[in-house]
Amino acid sequence: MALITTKEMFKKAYEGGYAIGAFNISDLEQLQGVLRGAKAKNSYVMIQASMSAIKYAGPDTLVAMVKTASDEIGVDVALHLDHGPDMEAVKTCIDAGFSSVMIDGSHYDFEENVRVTKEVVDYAHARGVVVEAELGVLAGIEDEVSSDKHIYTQPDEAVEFVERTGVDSLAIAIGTAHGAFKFKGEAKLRFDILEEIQNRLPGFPIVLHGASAVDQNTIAICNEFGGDIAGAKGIPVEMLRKASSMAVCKINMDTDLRLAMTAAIRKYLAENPKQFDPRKYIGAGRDAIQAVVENKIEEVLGSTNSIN
Ligand SMILES: O=C(CO)COP(=O)(O)O
Ligand SMILES: O=C[C@H](O)COP(=O)(O)O
Ligand SMILES: [Zn+2]
Ligand SMILES: [Zn+2]
Repeated sequence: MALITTKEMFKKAYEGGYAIGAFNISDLEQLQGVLRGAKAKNSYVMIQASMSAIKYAGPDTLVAMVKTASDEIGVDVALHLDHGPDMEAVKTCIDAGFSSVMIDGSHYDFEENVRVTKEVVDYAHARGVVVEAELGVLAGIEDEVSSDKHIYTQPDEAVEFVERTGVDSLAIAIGTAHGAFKFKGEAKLRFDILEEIQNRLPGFPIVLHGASAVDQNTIAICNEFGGDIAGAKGIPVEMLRKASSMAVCKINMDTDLRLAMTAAIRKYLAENPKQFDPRKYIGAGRDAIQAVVENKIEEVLGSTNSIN
């Protein structure tokens, strides 16, 4: 088993009309939950870490942990830097052994985004690492990048951006948002923009960030066992399925895993007040993450049996 790039998995996903789940982790049990879910469904997945997750775990610890768990569980996986802010972050991750990086220049103007992305692509490709970039701005708080409104990706700009940078995949803004509070009213995604980009960049892998569904039953369990999460709302599953069947080859989910782990741990501790072995309650969180990942693979991404 080894850390792999996204080249083959995205090609198969594009051709097969499904998407690969990219799940954020920052600790061992989240990692094991995701990889066990992938193994159970014989599916490709990506493990991704934000800058704050990398600071939390340590870049070398993360790489060693992902490699070892991939070996032990028996599933190949890509390890990806999520929302890399600059060249320094990218270099740290590539030098540590990540197989994929994101450079998020979406908060720059177009020309500067092209410039920083191209610089990263040159560095990464020379080392056999693939690169994701971002064009357009998602609503909500991003890691070290914040925005309070959507700026949808312009298809013309997407075409020019991909041609000039040589990037391997592109995250676009069509109405998704990071975090647990995505919509106040009706959920709306601009599938017309996705369709135009797909038509003008045939075969090119598109990435959807901010794609957690925010399961209301999970929120209810959090709140029943001492949590206080009100008004959370995610992307409807049908919309994610539709995106997976189109040019979207990678779907990012972090919030859904956080909610599932929190609900399971809150429930376990409330129901087992005498228990103080962390393996018991964190283990309940790990099982909950595995269940969510299996459900996403089966019901949202369509990537079951993508590994042959
Ligand atoms: O896009 C993400 C990480 O890059 C995560 O999105 P969610 O907050 O919707 O899980
Ligand atoms: O896109 C953002 C991710 O959900 C990462 O969040 P984080 O910076 O809290 O790890
Ligand atoms: Zn961004
Ligand atoms: Zn994101």
